[in-house]
Amino acid sequence: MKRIVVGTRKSPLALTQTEWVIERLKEHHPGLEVGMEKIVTKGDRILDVTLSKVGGKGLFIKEIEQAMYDKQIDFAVHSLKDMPTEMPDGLMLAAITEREDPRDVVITRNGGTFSDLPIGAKVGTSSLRRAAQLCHARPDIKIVSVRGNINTRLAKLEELELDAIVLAAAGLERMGWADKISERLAPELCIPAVGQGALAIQCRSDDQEIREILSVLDNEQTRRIVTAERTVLGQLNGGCQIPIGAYAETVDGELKLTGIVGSADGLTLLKETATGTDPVALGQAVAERLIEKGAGEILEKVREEINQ
Ligand SMILES: NCc1[nH]cc(CCC(=O)O)c1CC(=O)O
Repeated sequence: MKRIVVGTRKSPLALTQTEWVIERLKEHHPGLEVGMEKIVTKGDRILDVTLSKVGGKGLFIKEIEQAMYDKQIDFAVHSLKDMPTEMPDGLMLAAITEREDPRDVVITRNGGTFSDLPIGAKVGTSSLRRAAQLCHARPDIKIVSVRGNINTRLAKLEELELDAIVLAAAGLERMGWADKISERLAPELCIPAVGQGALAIQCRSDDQEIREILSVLDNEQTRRIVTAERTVLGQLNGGCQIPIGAYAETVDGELKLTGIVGSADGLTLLKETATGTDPVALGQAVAERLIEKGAGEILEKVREEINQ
């Protein structure tokens, strides 16, 4: 009997995701035993600061990657959207799982939709990407920063007397809380985070046996889609703390990719869409067009503000 060890953050969502992965692995590999190592990351420790100000890419994954180097764990389960586009030497994504609903959602206090929110409504999110797009659609709303895991943020809806909070559909669904969703936001209104809704299964590149075990989790279609999205992010040198979004889907056998770059106040919002078959070429094309429109200057300004 083979025993392998997975590393995970210990937030309720991370644990739920990791347990889901363990179940799938056991289905495919009868007799396999999977131990779980819970690891606290910098992103989990620093909860009192807006995410974009904590700084640094890979806030939620560095300690877990170190545990893989140290062979305390054999592989790790992450939310793909928390993964920087560059992979550290010696590590790889052995699998990208089938994507859940990639959309953002609003949970409103009165159960209404986003467009029903009263003038000047207080909306909780610490994502600059969400803030930029929602303020662009509704310049009157006030963004309130809310950090912490899903449970904490749900509680803040009441505690801070917010009118709405914005979360990822996938996280709520995995937790069994889809019934709390007031509205799933169409990508036309809010382009999701790169890779949102997919899980990244990471291991050491030289560990052939683990790679083979994990390969059953890979979904080819999702990999193509998120490769296009992640190419945009990589070309714009972004991380999850920067107002960048990209969303790809398959339309008539082709990939359709939309990328956005915004200023945090929503005053500027650049958006470009293109279709194609090669995910990397498509991602590059969309990024290039965004840069032509001035994405570089917007992002530079945002980075300066963050570093103040
Ligand atoms: N930023 C934290 C985070 N990382 C992944 C998810 C949701 C699950 C996913 O996108 O796969 C969330 C919570 C959220 O944004 O609401």
